[in-house]
Amino acid sequence: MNSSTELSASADDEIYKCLDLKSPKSFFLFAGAGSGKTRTLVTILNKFRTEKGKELCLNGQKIAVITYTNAASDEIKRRLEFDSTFIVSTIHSFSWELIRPFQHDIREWIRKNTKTELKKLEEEQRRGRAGTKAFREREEQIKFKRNRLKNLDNISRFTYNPNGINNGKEALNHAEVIKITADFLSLFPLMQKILISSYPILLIDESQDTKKELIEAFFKIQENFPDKFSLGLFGDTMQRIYTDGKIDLGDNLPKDWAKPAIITNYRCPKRVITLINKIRSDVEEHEQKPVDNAEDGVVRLFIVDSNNIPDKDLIEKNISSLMAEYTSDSLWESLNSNVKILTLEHHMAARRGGFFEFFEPLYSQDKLKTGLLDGNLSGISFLTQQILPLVEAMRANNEFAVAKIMREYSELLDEENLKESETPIEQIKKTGESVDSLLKLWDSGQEPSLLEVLQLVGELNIFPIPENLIPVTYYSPDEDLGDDEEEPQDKDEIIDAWRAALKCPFNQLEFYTDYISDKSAFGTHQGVKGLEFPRVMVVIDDEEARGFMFSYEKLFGAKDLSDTDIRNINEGKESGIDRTRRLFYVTCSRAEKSLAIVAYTKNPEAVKNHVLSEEWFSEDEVIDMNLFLSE
Ligand SMILES: Nc1ncnc2c1ncn2[C@@H]1O[C@H](COP(=O)(O)OP(=O)(O)OP(=O)(O)O)[C@@H](O)[C@H]1O
Repeated sequence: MNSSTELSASADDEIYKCLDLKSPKSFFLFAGAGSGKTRTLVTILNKFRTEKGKELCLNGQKIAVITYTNAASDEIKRRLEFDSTFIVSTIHSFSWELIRPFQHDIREWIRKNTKTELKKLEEEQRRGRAGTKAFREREEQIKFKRNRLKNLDNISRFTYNPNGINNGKEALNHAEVIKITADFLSLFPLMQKILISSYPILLIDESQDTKKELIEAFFKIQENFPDKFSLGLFGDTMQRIYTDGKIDLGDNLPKDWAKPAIITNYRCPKRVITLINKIRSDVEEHEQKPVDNAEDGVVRLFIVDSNNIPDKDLIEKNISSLMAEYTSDSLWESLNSNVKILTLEHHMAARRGGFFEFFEPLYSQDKLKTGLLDGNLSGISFLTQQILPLVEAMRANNEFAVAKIMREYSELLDEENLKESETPIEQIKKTGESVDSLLKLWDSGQEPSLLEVLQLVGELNIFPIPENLIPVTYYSPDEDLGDDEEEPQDKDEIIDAWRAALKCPFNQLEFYTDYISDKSAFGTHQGVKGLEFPRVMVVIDDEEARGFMFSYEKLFGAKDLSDTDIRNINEGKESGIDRTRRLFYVTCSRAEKSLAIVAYTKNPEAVKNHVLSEEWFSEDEVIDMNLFLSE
């Protein structure tokens, strides 16, 4: 056993001792990036299962583990061999399972909460200016809330889907489920007793980003029942990147809590560890050490002057070649397959990944954003699960796959239709001809638009077109749609967005599908939390990101702090710089071998001076790309 493994083993032991059913203890694990928090969690739980699982089971109890994403929950369940000693779920699923039996209390909570919100909105509306967008939106909200109150007593059961869209008058939304759970846990002693008697041990992964209302409720329960309930927090406060986590988590912990720490970083090479230690050192003391046999690793900062409207694709290509040279790792050359490219916003990945024309019109509609990113947007699954696989199978001449998709989704080969048909053989033949006609769109190397493909799919009856895409697929914007009642404003905007998106070349659908299923080379700074990659390129470009939550220009000293930043800093509150620093820590700490940071900036000199004076990089690690490009 080497010295670093011994250190993490002692944290494992300390945590394991807390999971004592007769004398439970709570704990907060202090551990930075790449320190194996998930491995620690799984190791101690597997040990618990072997040694004390039976006892827990005889008491009719389980250990609850809360994860940040469904993917993390599936991974942990798998590593615990789906053992029933544990209930592993996301905070939304866990909360819903706790509150769903209390239908009457949910109704009364909704009634009280809706009345309060309605009162606030009506007050704002009285003061608001008629005709503005905000006024119209409030009007809609008021109408919705009044209706909700009117219908409340007709609802027999509230419903909720933790993983999807919650429509319909019985449905609770995600934020409501969290608030209701936090309120019930804080206010109802019965609810607290149910929690601790069902789950005497509750462990939370990524606790820094777990909803603060709930974390606070769990803290309160732990305080009320210190000898009956163990709350265990895994996570890293430096990696808090969402706004709903508890800001001061880890500070002022109760005296009787255990505070184990892991200082080994098992993921990153030495140079990356010194960089992330430096980034972190401005905020807190937590210096990580590499494993004994860690590689040296390579880090470079490439500064690009964004005043000169740079050709970013070319620059990033050049940077990947330079990295291949600096690292002697030729895989850097194949930027789009062997390097993980992290952009701040999805539209930046869409532009670099070749699916911008499809993505941008839909992404600019607030109502479509979430569904577009998780692939559940109405119309999207039709494109990604029916159209794209059919086209791919056709183009690969895979008749078996074509037949499978057609049998599954096409009315032409629907078993009932075939049975009823007088000429089933003829119908199968016609189906084959339809598929061949569709394939002709790609004749002589052309790339049809997504709209052309959909129109032909509809004309040939290959698949039924989903209802929301019918107006987009069959009518051009100038066509008279008849004198039906006028559609609400937002509906037109959504149809227009789809119209614009479907004009893109078909292959953009492929690139988009790869992106949302995490198969592409691109990811966002926030989306790669918890992941790791051998070669990482972090693209920093505030101007292109168009966001307001993060400012790398300020973090890198290229832009002055605003009055609000200064006020926040003076008052000890969180500033945009703090948020950006943590995000920078997350992105840099994903690298297993080498790391390139590409900073587009309005003030290259200031960035260089700043990073050198902060000792984040040495002089020879900072590359002025403009000097390079003008050579
Ligand atoms: N004790 C260990 N010995 C060897 N390798 C380890 C050990 N613990 C973790 N690792 C490896 O180190 C890497 C980082 O582990 P993991 O992703 O669990 O860290 P983490 O603390 O969750 O990181 P982050 O917070 O940065 O996402 C993984 O590749 C993991 O397999």
